[in-house]
Amino acid sequence: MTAALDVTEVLAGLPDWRRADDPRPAIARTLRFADFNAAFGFMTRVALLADKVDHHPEWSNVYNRVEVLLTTHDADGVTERDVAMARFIDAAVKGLVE
Ligand SMILES: C[C@H](O)[C@H](O)[C@H]1CNC2=NC(N)=NC(=O)C2=N1
Repeated sequence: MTAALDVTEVLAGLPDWRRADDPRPAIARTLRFADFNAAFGFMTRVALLADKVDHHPEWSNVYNRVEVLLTTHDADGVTERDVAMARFIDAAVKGLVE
């Protein structure tokens, strides 16, 4: 199991992410795409990775908006697995969101 990291330190390296409004230690990012097709295409790409690495985002989608929350349930905190997922998401949305 990976150890929980300090959320403030994690956020220092992820400028597009914020502390989640959640009782658990977690990070969040809101993404706005051109339309539903772009949003769902993004979710599909992330879902394929999540399944492969067995680490799953908590998220919701309304039309072109996707709310993502990352935390590691097994560690009760934010770990390197969340940082890796956040970096993958940041790369996947580059040029697709403002
Ligand atoms: C049994 C399975 O490997 C675990 O429940 C995995 C699945 N996906 C997971 N996803 C997230 N975000 N945190 C976890 O701790 C986690 N654990």
